[in-house]
Amino acid sequence: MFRFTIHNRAPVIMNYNLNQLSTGQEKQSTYKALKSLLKLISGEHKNLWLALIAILVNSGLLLLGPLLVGHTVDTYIRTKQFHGVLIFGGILLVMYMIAMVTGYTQTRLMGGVGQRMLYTLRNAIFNKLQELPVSFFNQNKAGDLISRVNNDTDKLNQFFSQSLMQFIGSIVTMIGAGIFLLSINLELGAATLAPAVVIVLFTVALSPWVKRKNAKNLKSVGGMSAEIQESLNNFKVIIAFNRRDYFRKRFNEANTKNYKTAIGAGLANNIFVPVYGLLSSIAQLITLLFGIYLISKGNFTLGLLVSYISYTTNFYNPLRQLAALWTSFQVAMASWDRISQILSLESNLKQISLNETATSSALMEFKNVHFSYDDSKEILHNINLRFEKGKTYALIGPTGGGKTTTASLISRLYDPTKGTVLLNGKDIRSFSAAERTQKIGFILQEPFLFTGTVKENILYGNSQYATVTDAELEKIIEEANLNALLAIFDEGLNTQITSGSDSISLGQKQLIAFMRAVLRNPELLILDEATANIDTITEQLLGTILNKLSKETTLVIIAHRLNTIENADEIYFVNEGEVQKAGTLNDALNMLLKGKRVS
Ligand SMILES: Nc1ncnc2c1ncn2[C@@H]1O[C@H](COP(=O)(O)OP(=O)(O)OP(=O)(O)O)[C@@H](O)[C@H]1O
Repeated sequence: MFRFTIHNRAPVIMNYNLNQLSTGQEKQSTYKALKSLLKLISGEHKNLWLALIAILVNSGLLLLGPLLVGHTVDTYIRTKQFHGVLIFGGILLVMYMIAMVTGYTQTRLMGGVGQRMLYTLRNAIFNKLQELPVSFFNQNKAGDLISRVNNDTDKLNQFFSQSLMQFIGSIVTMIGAGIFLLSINLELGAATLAPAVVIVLFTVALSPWVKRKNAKNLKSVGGMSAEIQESLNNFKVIIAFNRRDYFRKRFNEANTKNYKTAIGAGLANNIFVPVYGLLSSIAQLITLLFGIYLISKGNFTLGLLVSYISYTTNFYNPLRQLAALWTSFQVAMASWDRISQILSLESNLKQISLNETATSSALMEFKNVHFSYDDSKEILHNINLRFEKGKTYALIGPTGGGKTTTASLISRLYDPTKGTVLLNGKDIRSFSAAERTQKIGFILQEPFLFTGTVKENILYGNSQYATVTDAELEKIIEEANLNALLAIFDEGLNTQITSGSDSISLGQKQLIAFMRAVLRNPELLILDEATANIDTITEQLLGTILNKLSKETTLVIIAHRLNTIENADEIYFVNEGEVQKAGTLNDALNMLLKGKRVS
């Protein structure tokens, strides 16, 4: 298992890398995997029972057929009573028609079960992805995750909707045929079934290898999907730097890997079919020769041999089908392993109940905070900070010094590896996500907008104004002094935005993120290089808006341009993971000039 514990005081660094976790998880037993998988269809009792009854009736009817044929041969054909043959022919026809209806019924029922399972599963994974912390997304590629949500769930669906009942049907038919074979003649039955024992041993021995080959292939599909996603996300840089060849090469490598693993999986998946086929044919040969021998000795009848050969076919044909079904089962199990890896993850940023009384009068306080993104390097070392209500703080420092990391800890995108962050005097971990995001607003360096209108984007996650009309919102915007910003958009609140497209500029995106954050009226507002792409006039306008914010609002401004922080009450210099008070703007400038920069 992967490392995961929530300690009250010392959260550990989480390993969320799914491709690293997989090595430890591959050993999950098929039985355990199957048990957890069946929980997904636990609400489908009625349909499963109906499908099971349909398949039992279907198999029962198919099993009865050879017995009737044998009886007809011995009783009517040998005595030339052809009216009996016609009657039994009619009975058989009706039986086969009922078998067709039951076959169709189970296919329909299981198709529905499979699709509903797929639906539930995709929702479950997507909801889990929404719960997981930033570290998870830092450590995994989006393309691989998309492949798990789409491709792996589909493999499971294929097994459930197409193969599961066929699987059960084949087993039922085989058991029935096996019983008939042994009860008609024990010796002949044992000889006929001997090759099946070899098949079972062969299957048990090879299944883990087949599953491993399929797991490797699914992993490479995820890797290829990650390559596609990365090049699509960065197509402008690729074109600008003429790196097409480099990405072509990378994609080709991923594609080659996928090709090789697909061939490996295909080989493994097809190994059962010819072996099952050969052993089935050997079994039929044994039946025929041994049966003729028994007839010659007078211990068997021709009718019984006809029935017997039919039962041998009834036993070995489903066994042949099982070869393909077993492969589909192994693929489904490998997919399920990859899906359950995501479902079994827990966020390390859960709310914890501490029942503490406030231990600080500051709005936000860092007490001996240390932080690392991973095991390799500590990024923040023993930080002590206090942010009082209504004051403005600036974080300045060289690139890579730790400003954004400090801001991320303020808004609990991560927990400290050591030490405590206090909000309103209490451990920040004791607040629910809703309480915390209500209190703390964060304008990111690279604002993200969703596909929709400006209105939808500025009201994103704002339950207070969720139902306001355009006119009401315009009034609210005016009261918050944001109307000059809205005026920049040609169609105002209804200006259409497409996520990831260039329909609006980076500066305009920052303005929307700014309006989004201000309208939430947070107690603490963090601006991480939030005006870096905005012209000087608009930047001054933002300054005025910030000055007019409630006297209670605390501002934390991260900026490289010092003119944006001239009104700060306190300036902190963040360098090489250490934070110190910088004093006046001039002192800050000197520190910046002298400060050690990242090389
Ligand atoms: N997700 C991450 N995983 C691992 N290391 C990271 C991650 N994000 C930042 N770092 C590292 O943490 C250090 C501090 O980065 P941070 O982004 O906090 O600096 P910064 O002062 O905000 O820089 P800038 O002015 O360029 O925004 C850097 O060495 C950076 O490489």
